[in-house]
Amino acid sequence: MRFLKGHGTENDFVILPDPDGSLDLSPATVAALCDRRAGIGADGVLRVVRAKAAGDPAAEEFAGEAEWFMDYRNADGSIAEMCGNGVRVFARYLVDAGLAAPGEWDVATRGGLKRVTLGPSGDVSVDMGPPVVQGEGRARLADGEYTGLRVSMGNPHLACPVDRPVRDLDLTRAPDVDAAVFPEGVNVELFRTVGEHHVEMRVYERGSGETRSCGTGSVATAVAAAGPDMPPGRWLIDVPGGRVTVTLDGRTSHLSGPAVLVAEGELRDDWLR
Ligand SMILES: N[C@@H](CCC[C@H](N)C(=O)O)C(=O)O
Repeated sequence: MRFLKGHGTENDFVILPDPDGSLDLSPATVAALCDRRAGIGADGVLRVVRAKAAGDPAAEEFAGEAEWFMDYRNADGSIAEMCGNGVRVFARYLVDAGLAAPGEWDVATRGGLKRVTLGPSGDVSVDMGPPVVQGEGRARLADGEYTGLRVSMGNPHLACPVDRPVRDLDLTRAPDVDAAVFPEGVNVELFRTVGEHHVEMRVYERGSGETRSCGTGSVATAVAAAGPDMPPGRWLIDVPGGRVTVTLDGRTSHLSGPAVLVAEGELRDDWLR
């Protein structure tokens, strides 16, 4: 099986090209691939499959509008609706492989159609759609309880302001949340304002643990920092893996940043078995 490794601000992925939908990707295989000691190591897997061949109801719904479907899986093998950094790396792979042209086009995801914009190299931007503000929420972490804003980006987020440098937070333990409020689990972002329209953020992702960046989480953070009315503005989000930009325009949200392909190779059949 062919694979590539890529990342967007160090939110890293194993990319599995599967244009005709012939891979049977079990949660156990995803978890083994993402294992940082016994596998390739990643925060998640991006299966690159033609929408009409994906065998997923979300892909079928959009097969008339998008050629490609991003089948995103978390490191523990669970399925997520959307991945903002993932869709940018996914688009970079398609252009690099000659499977799509630089420019603007839609990618089908479980969270709906996402329009990516990219050149032959460099940063990738994506229209992430309108964030949906859902009110207040709370999470208990190893070093205390945090209150923030619940935001859906297709996937669930809780973005909490903090009043000390985010490097000082203890994210060694999964956030404890009320299952009645977050029945599907939640990605928890902690952010501190460091300048005008500028925050630093760390994230504990559902299904992957602490990661060095999260695209959907960056948009949720910009919304929480801007306030639930979401006044238009351009936000710099500093994450442990670098910097992304989020633009809120009153209608939708855009995420921009680097998307890097690192390596490619062949998985051994005996390891896969
Ligand atoms: N890192 C991603 C989000 C991946 C999915 C998330 N862990 C979930 O389960 O919702 C991003 O860049 O958005």
